[in-house]
Amino acid sequence: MGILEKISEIEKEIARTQKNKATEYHLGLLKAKLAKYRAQLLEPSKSPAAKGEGFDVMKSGDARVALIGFPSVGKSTFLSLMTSTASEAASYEFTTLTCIPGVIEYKGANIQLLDLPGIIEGAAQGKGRGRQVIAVARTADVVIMMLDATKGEVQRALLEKELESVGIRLNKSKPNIYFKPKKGGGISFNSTVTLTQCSEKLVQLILHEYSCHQGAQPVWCVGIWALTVSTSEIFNAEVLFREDCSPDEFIDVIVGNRVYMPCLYVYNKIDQISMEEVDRLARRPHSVVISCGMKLNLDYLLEKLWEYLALTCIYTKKRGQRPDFTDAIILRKGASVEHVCHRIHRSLASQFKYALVWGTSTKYSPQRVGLTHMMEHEDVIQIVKK
Ligand SMILES: Nc1nc2c(ncn2[C@@H]2O[C@H](COP(=O)(O)OP(=O)(O)OP(=O)(O)O)[C@@H](O)[C@H]2O)c(=O)[nH]1
Ligand SMILES: [K+]
Ligand SMILES: [Mg+2]
Repeated sequence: MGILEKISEIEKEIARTQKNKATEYHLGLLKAKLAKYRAQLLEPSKSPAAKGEGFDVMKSGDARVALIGFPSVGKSTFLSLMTSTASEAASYEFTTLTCIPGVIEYKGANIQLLDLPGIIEGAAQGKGRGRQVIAVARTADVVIMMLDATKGEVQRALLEKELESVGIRLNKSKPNIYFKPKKGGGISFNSTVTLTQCSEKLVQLILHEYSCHQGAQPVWCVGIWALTVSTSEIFNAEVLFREDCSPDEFIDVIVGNRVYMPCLYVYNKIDQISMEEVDRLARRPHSVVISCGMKLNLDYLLEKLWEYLALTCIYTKKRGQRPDFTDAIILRKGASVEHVCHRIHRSLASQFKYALVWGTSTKYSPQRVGLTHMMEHEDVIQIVKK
């Protein structure tokens, strides 16, 4: 049986198994199996299209946004509208066949926007250019899932499933579980909260299910390489739940190559639907309604995009002078003083003595900090050289 058939067998079994206390172990095992086979789908194979390599587009600017959607939902129209790049738009499907980058300039940041070919059901398994598109999506900071407001809700669910099946988790944070495979000592299981979806027994079953099949496939995907090499079986590991996670979330942690991605659902072509329908879509979580054709609500979409990118703006200040609020240094979340130095000048970090920081990242304002100090949005920094 091929992997796809195995996957569909398991999916069918999960669908026909009723979810209750008596079946939770069985379901947990099925899900562990499913995750394993899906991981195999990501394995490199011979043909370039199946390799899961993205289109060759250089990362540039302060952040990257990927446009994902079915054909003809208006992705290229959107790119042409928001950037100075023109991407061909037409009323037939698969107009766009490659990745076309443009730049949105907003609040002093350069945001790289990627127009991509439309994807369809089965994309994750290599249909169309699905794998390449999804590989690009994995490299983005935010995904815009563009939907045709006239087409109902099926597109959204199908696309979510495609992305989900290759380990992209939309608008979810990384499960708060500590997991470390060990050389010996069995499985030590602990939790700091009451667990309602997982138990020690289920966790053990899932770990054993993973380990049993690894011998045959030394490499499934990048994230699990270390696991397969360092421990031929996961009969020894330290597991600590700090959150009431589901079996699926636990599986995500042991598989380890998941991408946790903010996603904005953008319903385009609202010029074609009723006000009531527009109102209903606009109220859905993480959703924005627009019309590229009539240029409706695009400013609001930019505001939302900015919020989802959650970039960190840092202002610099010279000794004895006011901060320069006109020219922010824009960094990704989790940037340190060292990142700020690199942005100002290549050699600055090597001449760095200390920095003074004003803002929410410090206890006192100003506070003297070192290179590893983590910056927060709208901090002001003054760097003192040796
Ligand atoms: N009514 C209406 N039509 C739109 C809107 N935005 C785009 N279109 C039309 O939708 C069609 C498809 O637009 P494209 O931008 O080519 O769509 P795409 O998603 O890039 O399509 P592919 O590259 O084929 O995947 C074109 O005929 C556009 O003119 C809109 O807001 N309203
Ligand atoms: K099109
Ligand atoms: Mg297009």
